[in-house]
Amino acid sequence: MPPLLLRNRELLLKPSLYRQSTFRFASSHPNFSSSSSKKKNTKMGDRVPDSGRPGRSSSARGRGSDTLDKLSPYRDGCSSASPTVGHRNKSSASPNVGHRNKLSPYRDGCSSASPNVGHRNSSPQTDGPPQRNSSPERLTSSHGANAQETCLEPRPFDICRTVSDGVVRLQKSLLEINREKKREQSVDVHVEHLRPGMILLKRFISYHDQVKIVQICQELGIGEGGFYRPGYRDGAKLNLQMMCLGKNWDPESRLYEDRRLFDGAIPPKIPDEFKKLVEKGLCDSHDFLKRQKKGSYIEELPWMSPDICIVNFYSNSGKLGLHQDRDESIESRQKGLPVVSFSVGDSAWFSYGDGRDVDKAEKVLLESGDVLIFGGESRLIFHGVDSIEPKTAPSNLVEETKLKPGRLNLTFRQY
Ligand SMILES: O=C(O)CCC(=O)C(=O)O
Ligand SMILES: [Fe+2]
Repeated sequence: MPPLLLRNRELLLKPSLYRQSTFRFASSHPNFSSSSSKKKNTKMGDRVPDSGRPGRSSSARGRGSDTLDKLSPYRDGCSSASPTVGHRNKSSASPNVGHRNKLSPYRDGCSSASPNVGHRNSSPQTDGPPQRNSSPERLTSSHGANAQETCLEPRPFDICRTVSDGVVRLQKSLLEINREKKREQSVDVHVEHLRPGMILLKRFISYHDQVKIVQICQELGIGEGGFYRPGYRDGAKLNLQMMCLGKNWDPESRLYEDRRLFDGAIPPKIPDEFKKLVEKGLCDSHDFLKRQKKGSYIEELPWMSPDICIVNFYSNSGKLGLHQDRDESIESRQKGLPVVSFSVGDSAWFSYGDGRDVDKAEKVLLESGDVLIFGGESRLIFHGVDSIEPKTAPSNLVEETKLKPGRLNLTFRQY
């Protein structure tokens, strides 16, 4: 391990004096309050294998003020005249076509060229990688000696419900509607300083921006390079659906690459709107740290410009084992360039600590609209998602976007 990393790890072992230090952005009147969303050392349940996954101004302060209003064409190869989803999937000119059928061990579902007979029967909706077709299609494939197989081509994973899901929703009470309206309009961003280099911006992403995030991720997720259920080298599957933006992270090789190995898809670009929100989160965190006057804010939390975003969708049984995010470049890790994480949908219990010991990990509840940042000497903390709290997503968000039960998480990094 390089000496600097060792030093970081040693520093991580210092007791945190920072936990009670919170700060509220209420328009321009900051005040202090204590953390309420955190509990300690609850034992974690069964985990998926550790992934080893990597393991400016104060006027911008306050709630993310609907930064995502203007949707831009966010995918490579989209002409300015045709930013629509419909065009994105017309892949006749796509360089990916030739690669699409090279299946990886972690690809479930069928393809006409599929050599993976063993995986064929997994649920296409939950396990399959995205395909170009939006509806399932019967395919006949030949696997080995005279084996003739017919199966359904997996549909791309859609984080939102379709009408045919047939979910009947009950009428909301007036009280519920008013509470939600209040929540939507709230500008009560609240900052928690969890430990050196680790900041939680509660309720940072406005309701409007949360809706946009879901909509954009839904569109990207059903297109080329969209959601699939990844697995590790040993064949174990992650308990989530994943899509990468900017660069592809491969859990098997633990490398970042320009194309996805199993289907050759080029990851969509990170939408500029997402980058703006990341920038704003870092600015507001710096403003907070400046007010603390505990040392150099830029040393505690270095600046970063994301070129990678890993989008995870956890169903209610989803989880992610304790791991470090350390597959980014050595420079990025040594400089402590932060990971910035957005949470949307159902809440999650997030664990973090200095080692792999789940019992010693701290726990914090990440709710819809929260932004968690860990950089500097916290860059290499062990962290993971213990559990998802069902039915905790804002019901107006679920209603408006048709987001499926579960949690959307976006982690931004600089390679
Ligand atoms: O879902 C989360 O909050 C954490 C995700 C994460 O750690 C990762 O994608 O590396
Ligand atoms: Fe991570």
